[in-house]
Amino acid sequence: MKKFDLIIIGAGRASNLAVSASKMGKKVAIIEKSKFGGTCPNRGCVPSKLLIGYAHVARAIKESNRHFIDSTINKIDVEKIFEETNNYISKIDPAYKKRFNENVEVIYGTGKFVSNNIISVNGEELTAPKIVIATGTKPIKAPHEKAWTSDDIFPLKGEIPKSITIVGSGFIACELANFFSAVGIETKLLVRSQRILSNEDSDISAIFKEEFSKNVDILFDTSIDEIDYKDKQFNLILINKENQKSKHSSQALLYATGRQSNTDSLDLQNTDIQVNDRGYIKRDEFFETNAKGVYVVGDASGEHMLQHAAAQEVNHLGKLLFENESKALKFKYMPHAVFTEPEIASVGITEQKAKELNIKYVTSTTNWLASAKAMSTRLKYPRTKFIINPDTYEILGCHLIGPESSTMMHQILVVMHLDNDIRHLKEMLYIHPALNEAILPAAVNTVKVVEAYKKDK
Ligand SMILES: Cc1cc2nc3c(=O)[nH]c(=O)nc-3n(C[C@H](O)[C@H](O)[C@H](O)COP(=O)(O)OP(=O)(O)OC[C@H]3O[C@@H](n4cnc5c(N)ncnc54)[C@H](O)[C@@H]3O)c2cc1C
Ligand SMILES: NC(=O)c1ccc[n+]([C@@H]2O[C@H](COP(=O)([O-])OP(=O)(O)OC[C@H]3O[C@@H](n4cnc5c(N)ncnc54)[C@H](O)[C@@H]3O)[C@@H](O)[C@H]2O)c1
Repeated sequence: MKKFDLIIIGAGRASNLAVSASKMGKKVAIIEKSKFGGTCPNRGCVPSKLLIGYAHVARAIKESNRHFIDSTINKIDVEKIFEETNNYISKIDPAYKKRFNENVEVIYGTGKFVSNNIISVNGEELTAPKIVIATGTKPIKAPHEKAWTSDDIFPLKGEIPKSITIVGSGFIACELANFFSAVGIETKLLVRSQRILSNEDSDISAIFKEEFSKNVDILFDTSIDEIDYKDKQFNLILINKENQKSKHSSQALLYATGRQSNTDSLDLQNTDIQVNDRGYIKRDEFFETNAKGVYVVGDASGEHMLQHAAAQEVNHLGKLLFENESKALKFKYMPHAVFTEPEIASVGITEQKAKELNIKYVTSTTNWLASAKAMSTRLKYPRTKFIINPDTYEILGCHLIGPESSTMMHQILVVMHLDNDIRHLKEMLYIHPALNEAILPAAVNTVKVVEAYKKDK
């Protein structure tokens, strides 16, 4: 049996751990069943955001009338867009492997547990005192063999469809519907309820729904009743809440109805490792599973499902295992963004969550029109919503909708990271008239609301 200091199963973010441990002279085996780099650079965050860049330019041209500019798009070379994206993806696996030194054994194959500390891969057995599971997630399977999930478009093989139906209403469905519709592919988004991006604060998702519907053809309260695929086309029977049926056809059908754990590939029944009711691996605050010396990080734990969370966990686990770190990683906040048009960024709790938790809070929602840069976009919908603990001025949640929300949010994250008090955002100096200046009136209003609340008490 081959002996290592560390075995890593899944070479997404955990590739970084192989790099850092091997630099310290540790003997590492890293096992990957697909491509090194994992979901984010191969079929997730990065390629999907590369597509958003094209969508953004196309939309700016289409909407130039808002700035009294009459323009038309002569041609969008969608083939070139996918060629460039596929080209980017093709470089990831070799680039990741180049980062490893001679202490790392790179193994392509599916890692499976034989016992708590023995892994079998390609018929060979390996052991190490430390084993890290970083096996991420996979898309929930589409119900028709010809239908796609996001994995089928990164890289896109074969013909580019002229029309697409997308099922779902989460991050992936919205980001991809935004792209396909912007570049001129006839797109229909099917949402099974009235709500889209339903995990966002409901005030924000309501604005999103109104604005996004102007750009993307969406059918709410609608699902697919029957799927027939013939002559390179999906012929669908759709059904709505009133049980009314209608026909719809498109060349492609994409399901973005969520992701699921990859743990079924690990033979965990041979170990003491336990999974929760959604199939994700249970762990303690030091990332250790029920099997001593076996750790789980990133999406495989089912906790955050975001690249920046996986990256920090992997980094911290490296410190716990090979440096003298003894403290558990505690995320003070977990931000995310939806890279659509409109763009959303969010951190902390929503107002719905605050109600559910029955905690003391105040809110204020402010438009961005006090910023000249924001005004220059000629958009009226952008908003900042704060949810604050009125006793401490602590930011419990902040939700932005508007251009560059993901960038703007970092200013709030810095305050939350250092000394979480909304008054810093009121007192700090802003560059006039930068887009961030839109945060200033939002902070001023919020502090007023907090002070009025205190006075009333
Ligand atoms: C379309 C899309 C867009 C996204 N956009 C964003 C975004 O904008 N921002 C953001 O923060 N997050 C985004 N995410 C989420 C992000 O990609 C994940 O949170 C991140 O990749 C998690 O990293 P990980 O290392 O835990 O898992 P992964 O990157 O999924 O890596 C797990 C690896 O393990 C391998 N594996 C699984 N089982 C085995 C086994 N038994 N043996 C060997 N190998 C195995 C897999 O092949 C995979 O390579 C997006 C995801 C998708 C799908
Ligand atoms: N910008 C980002 O950070 C980003 C972008 C993409 C993905 N991600 C990550 O990837 C994960 C997966 O994204 P996702 O969009 O697939 O999942 P999701 O869980 O965010 O959304 C899935 C959506 O599909 C709907 N749905 C489920 N079953 C359905 C059905 N049978 N018919 C119709 N609708 C159905 C759900 O109501 C939900 O709205 C996210 O949790 C996120 O962490 C992040």
